[in-house]
Amino acid sequence: MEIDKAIKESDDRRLKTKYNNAIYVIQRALTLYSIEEVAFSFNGGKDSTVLLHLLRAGYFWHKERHNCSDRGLTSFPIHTIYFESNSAFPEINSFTYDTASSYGLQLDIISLDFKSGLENLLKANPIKAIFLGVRIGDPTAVGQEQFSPSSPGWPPFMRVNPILDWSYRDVWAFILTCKVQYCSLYDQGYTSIGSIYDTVTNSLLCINDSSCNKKFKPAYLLSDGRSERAGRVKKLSSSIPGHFSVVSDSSDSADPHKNGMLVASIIVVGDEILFGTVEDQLSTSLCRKLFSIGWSVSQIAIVQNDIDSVAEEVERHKSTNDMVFIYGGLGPLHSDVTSAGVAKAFGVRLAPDEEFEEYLKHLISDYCTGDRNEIKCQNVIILAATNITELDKEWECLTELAESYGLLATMEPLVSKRLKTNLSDVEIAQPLSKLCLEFPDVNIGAYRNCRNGSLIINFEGKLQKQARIDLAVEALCKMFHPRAFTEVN
Ligand SMILES: Cc1cc2nc3c(=O)[nH]c(=O)nc-3n(C[C@H](O)[C@H](O)[C@H](O)COP(=O)(O)O)c2cc1C
Ligand SMILES: Nc1ncnc2c1ncn2[C@@H]1O[C@H](COP(=O)(O)OP(=O)(O)OP(=O)(O)O)[C@@H](O)[C@H]1O
Ligand SMILES: [Mg+2]
Repeated sequence: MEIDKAIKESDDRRLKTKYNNAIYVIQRALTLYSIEEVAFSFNGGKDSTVLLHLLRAGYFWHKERHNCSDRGLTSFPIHTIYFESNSAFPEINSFTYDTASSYGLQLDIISLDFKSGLENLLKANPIKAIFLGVRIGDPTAVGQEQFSPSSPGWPPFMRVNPILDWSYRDVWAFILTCKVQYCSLYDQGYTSIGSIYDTVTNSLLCINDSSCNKKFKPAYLLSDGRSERAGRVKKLSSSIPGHFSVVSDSSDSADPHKNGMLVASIIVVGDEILFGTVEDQLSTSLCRKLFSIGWSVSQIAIVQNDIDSVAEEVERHKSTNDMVFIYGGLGPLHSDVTSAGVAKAFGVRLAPDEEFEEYLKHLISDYCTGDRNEIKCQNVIILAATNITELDKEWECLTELAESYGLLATMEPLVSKRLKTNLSDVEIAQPLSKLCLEFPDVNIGAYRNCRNGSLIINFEGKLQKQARIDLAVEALCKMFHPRAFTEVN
């Protein structure tokens, strides 16, 4: 078995583990179901290409173990189904047909939609289980395990997902290590392939050459697999046929720009803070950092070390804020439940993302404590920092990450001006209210450091609002005598 040999000779330990696990799942399936009862859903995509070779290897080992008569690998006996559609890329079609003939696949071409096609397939064949190249990062993988019955409303069969826990990098490590052929689109800027109507090239692979021609690096050079679906597009609006906007799958949340500002919230987890034995210092520092990049913070919540409390709080925050930061509750005890609480809020199971961890290790190298780093689940970021110094370092990493995603362009710093006054509340209340009405685009607030101390009036807004802030300050000063206010830093 060439594939098996290539993996055994490779020194990629992680790939070996993924390979062995996938082969184990395939062998379990081939033990549970007869060869007539299984099918392979193949569409020429990279994931199903990997699965084809794993199935060939798995079937080979299965035959070896059960002393089956050798039919030779040119006859791959697993019923293979391809849902053909007019909206498929021609390259995908031709790769699928070429591969089918190279490996002797019994290709059943279905020209119906998935559900009706599967219904007919199950009526005409004794099929009970279908192998799919679904991976954990796919939107359709949510809630799936390696063996998952088809969803309610779908014809009844077992979905078998041998590469569910494989990452984008694992898929390419396999393809390159085993030197198997893959569809040419993956050398032309595509990283995940749907239909011609919803798939464009992934701009993260684009290299602009001197003649302004667009050139692309091959898909295996995409540095961060989490952007695999960046070339999957969504219809902007049904009223503009043919127009698409590129959106990531996780960006379906509510309006991200409230008053032109991005809004974050902070959840602190820890019984110790609620007992009063430990003081939370991180939230103030985090607010300051967010403020410095132009974000506003909507709220800070402190919750108990309890999965449901964390999950409920995350659920409340994630839909109303652009970003939610959560920390605390990450220790070694059973009571440290932050990650489990976040997973529960998203209805997903906890699965370690070794690739992301490696990437972070690479970014933070010396500062890496080894076992725990920040984890992101859609718009919720779990921070591992336990003190201000660690938070500073983690923040540096996060901004580096944001920069690599081109997000820093949206990070516009806020500016502020503060005036100190000994005017009484009675004197200043009305003029300040009037000022707020005149300058709705500037955040105006007031506070005291002690009950009898001076009043500090704070004016803040985006950098582009500097002139408006100055105008508001000037307007307030004009309402009183010249020395009523002094500016403070
Ligand atoms: C063989 C097969 C079985 C499927 N079974 C289910 C299912 O049980 N439940 C479901 O919601 N979708 C099912 N689907 C649809 C897929 O989840 C998904 O919509 C499809 O593969 C398109 O994925 P894409 O958007 O990444 O291109 C199935 C698809 C295939 C090919
Ligand atoms: N038209 C289809 N015909 C048969 N199987 C399909 C079809 N579309 C999807 N599948 C099944 O669903 C799996 C997941 O599809 P998905 O698009 O995520 O992966 P892929 O096509 O293999 O790779 P890529 O993510 O690069 O597009 C496929 O591996 C295949 O098993
Ligand atoms: Mg695909």
